[in-house]
Amino acid sequence: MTKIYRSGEVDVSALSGVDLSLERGEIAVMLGPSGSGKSTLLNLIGGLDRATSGRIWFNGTELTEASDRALTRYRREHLGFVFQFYNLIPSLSALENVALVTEIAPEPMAPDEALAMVGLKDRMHHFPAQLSGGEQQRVAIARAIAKRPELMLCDEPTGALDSKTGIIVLEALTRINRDIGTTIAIITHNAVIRAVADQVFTFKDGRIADHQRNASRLEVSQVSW
Ligand SMILES: Nc1ncnc2c1ncn2[C@@H]1O[C@H](COP(=O)(O)OP(=O)(O)OP(=O)(O)O)[C@@H](O)[C@H]1O
Repeated sequence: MTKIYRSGEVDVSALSGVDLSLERGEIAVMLGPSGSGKSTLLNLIGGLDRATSGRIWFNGTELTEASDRALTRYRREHLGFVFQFYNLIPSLSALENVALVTEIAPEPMAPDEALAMVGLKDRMHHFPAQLSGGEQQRVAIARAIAKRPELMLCDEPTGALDSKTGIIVLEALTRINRDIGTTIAIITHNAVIRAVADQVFTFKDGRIADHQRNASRLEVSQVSW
């Protein structure tokens, strides 16, 4: 994949010939300095933006040929997104925030089941302002998993959290991978997270500077933070 952003006279080369494969049921971690192209990559895989050149497939369907309408359906039916900031609706409870998504998904979990998976069943009637940052991020994760996505794309999910809270959020993500087999891609600046991944991609200047496959994965509790 190549992605060039054109703004006025200036061309910014965000990705320059990146070639990778995410395997079903795996966890992939994307590392690299600010501006190295990680978010651009996730946006292309997530059908939120279009590659300048190159081809992308999801389960054998070519996304780079899909219409906008087909990309919307792809995002809705197959993907869950988690961002650094939780994007919860402040006037809705945790349960209602999750239910917003389950109402438009084909075979969703019950919203309270999704909240139970991230350890927040007893907080489901609380509003975002009554929850800590880590709890709000877990609501955002529950919202993403409630539609049983095949792939979760997480852009710095622990970026706004202290390390202890980040660990709890990471545990929620790895539990979902283990329990329902969701493939997960995580962008992070925290290099120790690499130990919980199957594949680790390190980006530099819009390219993959390093790619490693871990022979075995550590549990979040086994990582020294
Ligand atoms: N919409 C855009 N228009 C113009 N340039 C962009 C746009 N989005 C990203 N870029 C540029 O593309 C390059 C890659 O950005 P990207 O956000 O993918 O990096 P990143 O590795 O995710 O960085 P960070 O860790 O800071 O989030 C940067 O030089 C950035 O300024």
